[in-house]
This record gives sequence, C-alpha cells and structure tokens, in this order.
Amino acid sequence: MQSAPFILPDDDHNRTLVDNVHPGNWTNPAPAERYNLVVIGAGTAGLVTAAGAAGLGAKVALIERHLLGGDCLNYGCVPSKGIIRAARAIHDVRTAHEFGVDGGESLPIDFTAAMKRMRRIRSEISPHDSARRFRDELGIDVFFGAGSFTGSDSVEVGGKLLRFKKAAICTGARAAAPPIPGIVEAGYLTNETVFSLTELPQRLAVIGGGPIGCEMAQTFARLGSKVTVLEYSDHLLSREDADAAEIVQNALMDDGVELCLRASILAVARRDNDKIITVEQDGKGMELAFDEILVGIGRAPNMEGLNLEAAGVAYDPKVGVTVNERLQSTNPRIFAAGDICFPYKFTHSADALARILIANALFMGRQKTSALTIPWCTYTEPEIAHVGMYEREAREKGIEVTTLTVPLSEVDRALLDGESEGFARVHLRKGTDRILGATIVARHAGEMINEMSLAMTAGLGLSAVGKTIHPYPTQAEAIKKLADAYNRTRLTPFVKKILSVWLKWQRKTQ
Ligand SMILES: Cc1cc2nc3c(=O)[nH]c(=O)nc-3n(C[C@H](O)[C@H](O)[C@H](O)COP(=O)(O)OP(=O)(O)OC[C@H]3O[C@@H](n4cnc5c(N)ncnc54)[C@H](O)[C@@H]3O)c2cc1C
Ligand SMILES: NC(=O)c1ccc[n+]([C@@H]2O[C@H](COP(=O)([O-])OP(=O)(O)OC[C@H]3O[C@@H](n4cnc5c(N)ncnc54)[C@H](O)[C@@H]3O)[C@@H](O)[C@H]2O)c1
Repeated sequence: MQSAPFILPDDDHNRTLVDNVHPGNWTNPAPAERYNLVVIGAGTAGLVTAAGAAGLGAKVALIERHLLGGDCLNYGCVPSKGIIRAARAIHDVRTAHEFGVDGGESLPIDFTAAMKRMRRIRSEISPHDSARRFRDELGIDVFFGAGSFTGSDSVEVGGKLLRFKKAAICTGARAAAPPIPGIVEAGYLTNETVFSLTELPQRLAVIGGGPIGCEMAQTFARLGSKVTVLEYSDHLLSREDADAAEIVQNALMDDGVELCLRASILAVARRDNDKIITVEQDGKGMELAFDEILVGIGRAPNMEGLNLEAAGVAYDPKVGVTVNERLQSTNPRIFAAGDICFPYKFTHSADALARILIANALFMGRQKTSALTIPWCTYTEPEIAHVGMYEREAREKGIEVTTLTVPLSEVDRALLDGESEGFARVHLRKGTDRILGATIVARHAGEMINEMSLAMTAGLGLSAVGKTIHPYPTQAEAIKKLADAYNRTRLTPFVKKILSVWLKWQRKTQ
C-alpha cells in the first residue's frame, strides 16, 4: 500500500482531488502475464490512450508516478481557467459603470475565495480521472509509481515487472527551469505551485510572455497584484499573429500589467522579504523588487528515470521522445503521445494523438499526425484563437495568400457587448476560397474558431461558411462577414459590368 501525495493547501477540496487521482490506500495489482498495451503517464494522453484501448478490448496497464489527470486537471488548464473566470468576474464588476452599474470599482476582492472556488471545481471534475473509475469501470490495471523500461518489451514499476506487446510513453512535460543565476535559491513559482497560493502576492514578476505568462499576468493583475511581465522578445505572444498579439498586449496594459520587453534577466537574489531581479533592457541595467516570481518560459520533457536506452527509444533531451508521423518511436513496439513528443502542447492535441496511437499501435493503423487540424486558444481577455497557417508560414512555403480581416467594431453584437476590440482573419489560397488558416481575437474566440476548424477539417471552403446562416446578432457573424468579403473579391469589374448590363436590360423588359 502506498502513501498518498498531498496538494497544498491541504483542505477538503484538495483531499477529495487526491483521493480520486492518487488514493492513499491504493494497492498496485498483480501484473497480468502480458499486456496488449502498457501506458506510462496518466495525463490526458495516457488516460485517453488507456481508456480507448481498454474500451476496445485490450488488456491495459496504466502507470502514474504522481496524479492521474496530469497537468491539465491538476496544474494546468483546469485550475488556470478556474481563476481566469474569477478574474473575468472582477473585471466585469470593475467596468460595470459603463452599463449603469455604479460602485463596482471599490468592491473588495477575496483572493482566498476565488482560489477556493477553483479548488472546489477541480475536485468536482476529478472523479472523471479517478483511479477507481479506471480500475473498476474501465478494467484497467492502475499502478502508482515511476515507470522505467527494463528492456524492449518490459517496464518496471514499484518492484513489479510488466511485459507488453506495445507500450505508450505519455509522460508529458514540466516547466523548463530558468537558466538564471540565483533564482533557485531565491525561490520561484511554476504552474505546479502557483495554484496552491492562498494569499495574493502584492508584487508579482512573470518571467515569459507566452500563453502561461499572459494568462496568469492578466489574471493576477485583475485579482489585485502589481504584475510585471519580463519577456525577452520585443512583444508578448510572439508566435501569434502580430496584430492579434498587439491587441492582447494592450489589454494587459489596460489591466495595469507592466511590461519589461527585450528583457535579459541577469540574476535573482533575495533581499529580506524581497526577490530582486536584475535585468538589462536595451543596454540599461535595473533592479526590480517582487514578492513572488512566476516562471513560464516553455516546457521540458519528462524523461528522467524512463531508461529509454534500455528500450532502444531515441530522444532529444530538449524536445522529448523521437517519433515518426505515426507516433512510433525507434522501438517499433513503443509509441508516444502528448507533450512528451509533440510540439503543439495542448490537451486537445494530446487527446487527438492518443486516438491515433491506439489505431496505429493496436490495429495496424496508418494514421498520421500531419493530417490533423489543430486549433488553439490563449484564454486572455480578449482570447486569441488560431487554426492552420499563419500568413508568414504560408509565404515561407511559397504559397500565395489572400488575407481578409473583419474588425469586431463592424459586428453589431460585439458593439452591443462592449467587446469590439478584436477581429476575425482568414488566410485563403490566392484565387480560391480554400482556408489555409484563421485567427480570431474576441472575448470568446475559443468558441468561435471551431467553425473555421470544422471547415478546414471537412475541406469546406469559405463559400460554404458564407452559405451558412448565422443567428443575428452574434459575434460569430464576423466569420460570415469574412465570407461576404471573399464574395466581394469575386465581383471583378468585368463581372460587375455584365451584371449591370443584365439588370439594365431587365428594366426594359415587361
Ligand atoms: C498553466 C497551464 C495551462 C494550460 N492551459 C491549457 C489550456 O487551456 N488548453 C490546453 O489545451 N492546454 C493547456 N495546457 C497544456 C496541457 O496541460 C498539456 O498539453 C497537457 O496536459 C498534456 O498532456 P500529457 O498527457 O501529454 O502530459 P501531462 O499532463 O504532463 O501528463 C503526464 C503524466 O505523466 C506522469 N509521468 C511522468 N513521468 C512518469 C514516469 N516515469 N512514470 C509514471 N508517470 C510519469 C506525470 O506525473 C504526469 O501525470 C496548459 C498547461 C499549463 C502548464
Ligand atoms: N490556453 C492554452 O492552450 C495554454 C495555456 C498555457 C499553456 N499552454 C501550453 O503550455 C506551453 C508552455 O507555455 P509557456 O508560456 O511556458 O511557454 P512558451 O514557450 O509558449 O512561451 C514562453 C515565453 O517565454 C519567453 N522566454 C523564454 N525564456 C525567457 C527568459 N529567460 N526571460 C524572459 N523571457 C523568456 C519566450 O520568448 C516566450 O515568449 C505552451 O506552448 C502551450 O502549449 C497552453
């Protein structure tokens, strides 16, 4: 029997969570003689792989060293979106005077209550990922402990040897350690510790202006922290469409977030209760004092202890397990899915890869990751959602594009909602209605992008979107307006002239 880990704060909600995703009284089962599939790591990729394979009749073992649910449930999507919601509520109250509600600006914020709500909902979601559900409802052998390969067809966990026909490495990734002198000694938060806070840091430094940095910087600023983002590129969300990133950057500044761009962090030191960051910006050095530092500078693959050499699985220490398009590693019996092997590190891509893995590993499938259309969304306010190619990518590939943009200020519902800062943008293969990519910046861009993803996945052109009736007034009309804009591009002077001639003739006929 194993002792359960605990998540701080050690309250009822976190105890319920842990009781589901790593129960203290758990006894690992006696291993089967041989498994169709041994899955190492029980985040989204591992859980979906294990559940899907077992549902199709496979004998499956699932190994997890910490908490079932992985980053998404415990330290990622779920807790972050929980507190983003609280921050949004506060922002709405603070800005409600525009709608005739006075006094919201001075209402107090209860950070402790906001965090507790997040912990409650996380614990309520956790039964879905529970060890008992996977064992009792899905018939999976769940082993707690670190999995380690002992050969090309066997894994060891907690002193037990598991033999397999196929294995899936789904061990995910964790916050990359910042190569900054003194930061370890001074102490810093990552996504594994920030959601355990029970007191609001008055001054918060966020190192890294990617999705984690931006979502958390805006959230903590709205919750009442004085936030500074230190980012070494010259703007936030540098992978996104530059116009989209600029809108979000301005929104963060409106929320009071200070930006230190082109920042080269030289050192961190502790001085009394302060954490001092020494930073150089445009050749000028300065010292900034904070109560806490949150780091979100990318991810590092979880490979330590897996003993991949023993299994003949090649890897790159920075990138993760090496797989081909069919998710097969250099050992044909061993596959991988999720953050451990894929550049698009999202819960929904981990889920999609798990489905490919099951088909290819167990049923001789030939599915390829390159066939996937993967959207994503950063849940700032406004949100940035994207699918397919960016314009620069298309041009780099030598594809000629037509880019169409509809600002939300031209969409009635966005104006009525007071949410007109944003746009819908589509990139078409020049001379056609074929959608190469799309970016949406809107309060609910993550919901709106699905229409574009569906069109791309189903091979529908923008004209099909244009023929689809969108309810009025909705913000998704921005997408319909993109199609209208495309139709207007087809109205060349020649076509227009023919139509005019026809209509003129019509006026003369009975
Ligand atoms: C703050 C934050 C917010 C995020 N928000 C979103 C979002 O809104 N939307 C979205 O789509 N994505 C989001 N993500 C990304 C998403 O969480 C990940 O892409 C997803 O969790 C990847 O799933 P995975 O199964 O590959 O890996 P993980 O979730 O990391 O799971 C891997 C599991 O393997 C276990 N493990 C590792 N090594 C071993 C071993 N040797 N033996 C046994 N077990 C092992 C780990 O303990 C872990 O439980 C967010 C991430 C973070 C950090
Ligand atoms: N909404 C979502 O889907 C969501 C939310 C959060 C995280 N995620 C996933 O988690 C991944 C990791 O997110 P992330 O934000 O940690 O990584 P990231 O790689 O996306 O962004 C990191 C940022 O940190 C900057 N940076 C790196 N080193 C730095 C340094 N020393 N000083 C200053 N700046 C530095 C980079 O320029 C970059 O802008 C994302 O790529 C995404 O896949 C997704």
